[in-house]
Amino acid sequence: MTVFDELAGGLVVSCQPLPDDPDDPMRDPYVQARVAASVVRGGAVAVRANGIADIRAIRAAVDVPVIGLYKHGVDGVFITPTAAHAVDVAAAGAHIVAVDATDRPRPDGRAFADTVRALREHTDALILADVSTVEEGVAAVRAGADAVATTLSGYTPASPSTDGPDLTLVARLASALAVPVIAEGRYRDVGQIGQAFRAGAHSVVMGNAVTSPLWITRRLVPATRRVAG
Ligand SMILES: CC(=O)N[C@H](C=O)[C@@H](O)[C@H](O)[C@H](O)COP(=O)(O)O
Repeated sequence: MTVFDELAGGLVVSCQPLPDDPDDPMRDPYVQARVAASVVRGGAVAVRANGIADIRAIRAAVDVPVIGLYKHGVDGVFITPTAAHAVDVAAAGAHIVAVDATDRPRPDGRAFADTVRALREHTDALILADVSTVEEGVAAVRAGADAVATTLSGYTPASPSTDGPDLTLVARLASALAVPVIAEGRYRDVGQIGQAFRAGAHSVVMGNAVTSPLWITRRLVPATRRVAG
């Protein structure tokens, strides 16, 4: 029995401000903690959160597992890019640490396996490998990841760029691996959640479609007669 068993068959909600808008008014640990409490009240089995302050605030506000990450920079490997970031995320209270496990150079020149080693040595946290291809998922599990997520499909040169989620990657990872496969990235509706579970997902993560009024409104406004400038 691991923390991942608590996520089985459930919806995980990613409670993060919009990464590409530094002025997102939701960029506030208190606000993100209230959002997290709301989604848990609605039935979310876990929460995904970025940054030390948000992880701490959310840990204090909810009693479900927290998947923590540390976004550093915007290009290349930016999700928990180094072992030091990963250990800080665990120290902030994350039960699971999400780490970029793509096949791209990391800012400190080290390997994903070094982050796995550091987390095992210094923390009890489980390790979620954020990947963009099947090959990366297989390599991440060989390096010691406890689970993999499709988070980075669509955001690396090696993966297809699509409007919707990468359900093919969910299916391919689920048949290649014995660890939980988490479906994440551009899930927007109930139908896509069902498709992910049928493809073999252990759980599904939804982010902006649930937790970002800014993102949701920006999608709706172009359909109105008075388009905001
Ligand atoms: C690529 C990247 O940086 N993904 C991040 C991962 O933590 C977040 O910015 C995403 O918003 C979230 O994971 C899921 O959100 P959505 O369900 O809106 O795709």
